[in-house]
Amino acid sequence: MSFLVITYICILPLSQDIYKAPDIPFSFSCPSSEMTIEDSEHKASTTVNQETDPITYRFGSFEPISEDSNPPVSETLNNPILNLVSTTISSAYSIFKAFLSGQKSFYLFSVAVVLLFFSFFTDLSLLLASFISSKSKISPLRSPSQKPNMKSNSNGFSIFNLDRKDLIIMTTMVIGASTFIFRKLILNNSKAAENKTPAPQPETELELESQVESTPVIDLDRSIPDNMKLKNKNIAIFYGSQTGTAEDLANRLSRSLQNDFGAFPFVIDPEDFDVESLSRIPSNYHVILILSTTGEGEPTDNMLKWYKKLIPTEDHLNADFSSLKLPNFHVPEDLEISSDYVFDKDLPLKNLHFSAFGLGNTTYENFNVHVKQVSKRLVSLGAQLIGPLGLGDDDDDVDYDFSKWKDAAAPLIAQKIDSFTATSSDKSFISDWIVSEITNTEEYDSSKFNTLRNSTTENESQLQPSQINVDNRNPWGSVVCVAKQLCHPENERQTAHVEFDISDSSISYTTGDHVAVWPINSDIHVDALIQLLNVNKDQVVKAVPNPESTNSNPFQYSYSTYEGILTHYMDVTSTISQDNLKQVLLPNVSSQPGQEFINKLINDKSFYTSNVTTPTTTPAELLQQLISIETELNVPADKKFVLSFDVLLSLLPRLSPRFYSISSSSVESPDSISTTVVALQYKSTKNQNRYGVASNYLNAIVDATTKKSTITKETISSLTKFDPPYHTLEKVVADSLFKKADIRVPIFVRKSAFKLPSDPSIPIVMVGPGTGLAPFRAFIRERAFMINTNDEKVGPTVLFFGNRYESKDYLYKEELESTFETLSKSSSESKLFTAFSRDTDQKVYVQNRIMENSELVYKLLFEMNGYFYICGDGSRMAVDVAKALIDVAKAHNKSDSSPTDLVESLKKTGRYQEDIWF
Ligand SMILES: Cc1cc2nc3c(=O)[nH]c(=O)nc-3n(C[C@H](O)[C@H](O)[C@H](O)COP(=O)(O)O)c2cc1C
Repeated sequence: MSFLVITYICILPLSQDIYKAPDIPFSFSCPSSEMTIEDSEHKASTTVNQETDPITYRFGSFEPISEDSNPPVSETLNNPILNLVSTTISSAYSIFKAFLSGQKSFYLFSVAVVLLFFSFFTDLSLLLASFISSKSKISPLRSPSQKPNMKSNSNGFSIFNLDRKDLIIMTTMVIGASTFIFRKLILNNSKAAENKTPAPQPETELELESQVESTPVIDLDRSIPDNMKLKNKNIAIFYGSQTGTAEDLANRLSRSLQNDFGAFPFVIDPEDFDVESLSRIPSNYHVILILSTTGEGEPTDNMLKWYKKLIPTEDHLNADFSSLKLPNFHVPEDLEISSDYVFDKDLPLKNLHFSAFGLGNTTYENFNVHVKQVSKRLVSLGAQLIGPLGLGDDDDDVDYDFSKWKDAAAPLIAQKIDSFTATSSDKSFISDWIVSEITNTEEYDSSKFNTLRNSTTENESQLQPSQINVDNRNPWGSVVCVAKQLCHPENERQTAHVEFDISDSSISYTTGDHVAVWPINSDIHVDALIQLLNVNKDQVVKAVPNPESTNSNPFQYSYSTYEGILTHYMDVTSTISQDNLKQVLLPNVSSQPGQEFINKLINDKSFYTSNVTTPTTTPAELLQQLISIETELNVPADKKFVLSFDVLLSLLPRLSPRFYSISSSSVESPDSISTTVVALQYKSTKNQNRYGVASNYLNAIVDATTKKSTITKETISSLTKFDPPYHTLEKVVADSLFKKADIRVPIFVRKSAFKLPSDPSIPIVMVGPGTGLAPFRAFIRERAFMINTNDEKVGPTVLFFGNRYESKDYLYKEELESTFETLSKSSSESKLFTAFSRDTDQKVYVQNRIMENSELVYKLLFEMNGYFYICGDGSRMAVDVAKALIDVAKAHNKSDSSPTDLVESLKKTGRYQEDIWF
């Protein structure tokens, strides 16, 4: 009895600290001293220490590995009461463990707690009864010598001679055991009820994953050599791409290797293949990596899994490869690809031959580190790098860097795979898509039109929205719940505040993250191409990947319309590359003047630059130039260039998402994500208007929703094009207005390392002019929310914001000022400083305001160990602000360190964070 009481008292306090692992011993087999698991509900990473939290988790699950993970129960517990006690403990523990594994299955835990309380108080009352009955010589408990019989006992509570306490304990036990057995079902339901089922999200933090598999299981669909063999390919080109550039280069390289060298390449996404299968690639095959660096020297989302397996440490840029755990490389027993294959377990990639080109930007501190690290790691595992390691610089001319690298590497690659140089007759054009017009409308499912999701809708239709996985390949069509203009209508640049509802999706985010937004193209560009194609834009077409093509697939669904494909999937504004002019357009131009024009663009760099790059000539404009030349020079009709849809699809890269800093706080607004986006527009060197695709789309949504109530079907056609004339209102409101649906925009969240200090009392200094304000709006709202709701002690919070005119583009003016009123209640040093550059004769910028308030900045950063944040333009603003900070240190330095060292120490300790763009 007292054991029961003690047990209950021991178990109950656990409920007050629900995130602590139980102190009950488990089997443990984590190979490293620390492993990181992801809190699947909050997406925050939690470090589990081997010594303190000895639990082994299976990959992707929160179940301890041990089959029998109940606490050990002694074999000698034959006494029925003790058995009941032990079973009760294990049931209680099972419930508790199910609770832990489900994160917040509050209902489940409540059941356990109520039952335990009930049981505990019953015990107490029985004790009391025992005490009373001892007076009258009647024991409420059976004596050990009593034999169970089938009749009712004296108090009538049990047919097995059990008393009321036994019944309660047994009920607890049965409920506990059933809960444990059916825990998955229960947890799934409770998560669905919470409307937030955690679905796998793209992981962007470099967390160390534990690798518990001991024998590699080869999944042939995900094995690189098996796919190469099956598809008759000898070069696998992988791309690590965040915004599509690397993917485009990979496609261009592939065409060139096929056309110019007679090779058999194919372009593939590392996400679809297992890095462990690299060890089974024989030396007569070749691997090419085209990898961009993103974030602060990080891999792109689609390279993350490979990277975490190749370099499994958080300090990945300074990793000592010799001490790293190896991926579970496949052993090539069953592979009959090459007879000269020798497997060396110390150098598992000895047979692998690869080439690599990186995309980066020299203005970033970690220039091209991703491709450098991956290449070094592969070499450390025995792989051989063929040709130079190419390093493209986005700040200069990536295309030039790429073609220089290609000229050096491609012949070596061709030689290695025993390829031959193709003759001109081999250089035929192979389209990426086979397109056919569909007349029988019953053949297609219109619900699949214009969706960017890759997952099969059949499976997804069984799921709740909150259970559907969202990632970079499967964005979520979120409803726009708020859209408003932040600037004065007369301001030359419009800035939109657009909020996306994520309440019924599996998306979650933390303050400081980025959101990827898929725009739709303006019908100005789409219409121009439709005219060149000379087709009915609403014609339903079927586009299936050409099995002969070497390129990656831009979209999943085969049915759409001409307009649908060009609006939602293809990049119709970026300039056509010289590679594509050569590989795609030239083979389809038969007139001599046409060929001369294209050849000049291909071979004369300055002609290409002045005609295409500098004026940012759109594909439609360039194709129109070609047609005009042919018309002017009287090319006969049968020789004239006719644009076909499959040629066009092969010429254009796919439409990529744009990333924006999230301007809402996840603590304050977990169910919505907001963005703050300035509409990008400029004049080309040929004086044409140019508009940023996504930023103008989001601004058009604001305009559309503002005017929505006054738009009718009759008036919509009379509405002129949106000013700036980019997206038409028809396009944006059409769905919402006529199909009575909301405006939905495909999005997904990318985690970022740009984060507030976990302790809100730590001072922060933020510099965010223009839309660089976005993440800081989230930061200050979160801190003010903490004061308002929890009365938390929030430290000094300083923001430097700037724009052009106070009267026209002071973004979130009232909101910022009232938020700072709240912040200053907690700290009198919390201040908002503004700089409006065009309001005064002499221009004032944020760096001037920093210098004017240098004493405060110095105190918060260098005396109170605060955090410093910059967000916005990286090419000039971030550089000037960095210089200003050194000047601040110079002006007030009381320490022995130099001003530069002081700023460096901020960087080294993670207290200098940048979220910048170029
Ligand atoms: C948010 C962001 C972060 C970046 N971080 C780095 C970096 O740390 N180092 C680097 O060399 N380049 C960096 N870059 C530059 C990209 O690598 C470069 O723009 C590249 O062309 C993008 O290729 P993608 O379109 O295939 O993703 C960054 C670009 C962006 C947009």
